[in-house]
Amino acid sequence: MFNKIITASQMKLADAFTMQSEPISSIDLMERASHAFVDAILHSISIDQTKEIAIFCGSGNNGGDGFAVTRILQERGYNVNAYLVQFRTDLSQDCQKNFNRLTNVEVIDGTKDFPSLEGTDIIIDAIFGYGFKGKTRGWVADLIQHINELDKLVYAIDTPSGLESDGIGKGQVIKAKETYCFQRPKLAFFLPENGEFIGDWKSVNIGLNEQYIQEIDSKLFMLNDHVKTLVQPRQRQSHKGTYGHVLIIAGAYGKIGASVLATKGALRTGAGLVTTLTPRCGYQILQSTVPEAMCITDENEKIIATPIDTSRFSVVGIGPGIGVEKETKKVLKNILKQHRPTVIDADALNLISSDEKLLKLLHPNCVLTPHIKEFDRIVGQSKTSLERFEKQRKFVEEHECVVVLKDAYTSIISPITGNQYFNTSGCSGMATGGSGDVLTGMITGLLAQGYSPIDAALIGVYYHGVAGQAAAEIRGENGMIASDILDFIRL
Ligand SMILES: NC(=O)C1=CN([C@@H]2O[C@H](COP(=O)(O)OP(=O)(O)OC[C@H]3O[C@@H](n4cnc5c(N)ncnc54)[C@H](OP(=O)(O)O)[C@@H]3O)[C@@H](O)[C@H]2O)[C@@H](O)CC1
Ligand SMILES: [K+]
Repeated sequence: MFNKIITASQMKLADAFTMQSEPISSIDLMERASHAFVDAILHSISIDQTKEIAIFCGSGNNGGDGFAVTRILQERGYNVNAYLVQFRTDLSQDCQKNFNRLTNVEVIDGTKDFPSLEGTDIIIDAIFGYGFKGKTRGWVADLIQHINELDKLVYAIDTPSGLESDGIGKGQVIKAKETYCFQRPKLAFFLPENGEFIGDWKSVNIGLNEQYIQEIDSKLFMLNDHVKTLVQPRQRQSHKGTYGHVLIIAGAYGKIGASVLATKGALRTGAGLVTTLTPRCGYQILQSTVPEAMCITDENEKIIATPIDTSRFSVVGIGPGIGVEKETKKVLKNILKQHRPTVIDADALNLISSDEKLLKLLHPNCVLTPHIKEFDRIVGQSKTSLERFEKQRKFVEEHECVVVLKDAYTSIISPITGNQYFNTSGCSGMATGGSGDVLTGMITGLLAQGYSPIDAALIGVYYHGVAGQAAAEIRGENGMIASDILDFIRL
């Protein structure tokens, strides 16, 4: 099962359940979490013992973690100063206990200047954790602004302070280089608005009861390498007919590259046969760049304008680079009426956004792969990513098809279970032209092999991201191009 993403209040319950069932006292759980944080950060970055570390600790349990981390690092020989950010005078019980175990903690209560931290190299943020609600105010907000303006390396414990675990950052929020969250990332980590606060995140296992967490009522999941379990082994006794026949409909004059990338994407995921329909101008390009695929051409030189009978194909992938001419729209309409499993991308989505009648032709064997702008064109603008996810859910329910909403953390919603999966693979180097065409080909290639629309989407999206990461390892995030993603697909 994919890891569930749970809310702050559900995490609190998981915390309580673990303490009761294991059993473990809250102070011991805090100690375990703090050791796990220290191990994780020291594993991730090498900290010279001469470097000065400042830890800002709040009055709640996140602050308690901060004090415990201070002690653990001091015991290991690091040069650490703790600051109590006393936003309330009564510390939580476990925070108080860990505070008492330290000497020389400087108190910040807004009555005097904030520390200048000139000699400090690293800041650890333990002001607020999942108990934070709303936005920071008054001197606490000023302190967070001050910390951000110091422009030091900031590492956050559990969550950047000032960010609600389940929401979008408002007011002053710590801008962390890395966030080490306990057991599970929070929903906030997947929202594009929060990217500048969270930095890179890592999830640290603190031994909470996994069975309890996985049984919590949540439809949010992380798409991670558990996806491997969905991939079927190829059979020894098989032939190309076993793995389906893909029809890719892509390209127009000046955009034949899109059809090349989508075609290769389908081949690289293991489709048995791939045929690509392009305008006449694409024939030589396709035949010479992808000899493994068959090419059929439209009568038209520059666009795809003639409806095609798809009965000899198992699946269709339509959209990359096809343009939005009215003749091409007729081809799309005709394809949708044939009810074949179909991946709909790029200009095919733009055509749908311009015509309600096309929307009504969507069917449960469709997978839509819009990026945010394409999705907004179909359903209207959203003020926030949370509002857009709500629209994604409604759209999936209404049209009963899978929607892959592409972004840094691509969101995929299944019409059958209502589950929403946030992809965790991939890298910023994939934000480049042609990357989406490769994905369209991959999902189509998987559909051809008999995977359900949701499984094809999950496998395609995850492995597309993994291939992108592998490409970036070799070419760098700036140097990589979409063709490199193809070279690193390993399925
Ligand atoms: N299972 C786990 O994961 C484990 C969790 N652990 C750790 O516990 C952390 C959660 O601790 P927590 O519940 O004490 O919450 P935390 O965020 O430290 O402080 C809440 C305080 O902030 C206050 N406050 C809220 N909003 C505010 C605002 N806008 N402006 C000002 N104040 C505001 C709030 O006030 P109140 O709402 O009570 O009025 C309360 O006083 C968690 O993140 C992790 O680090 C580990 O130790 C062990 C295992
Ligand atoms: K924090």
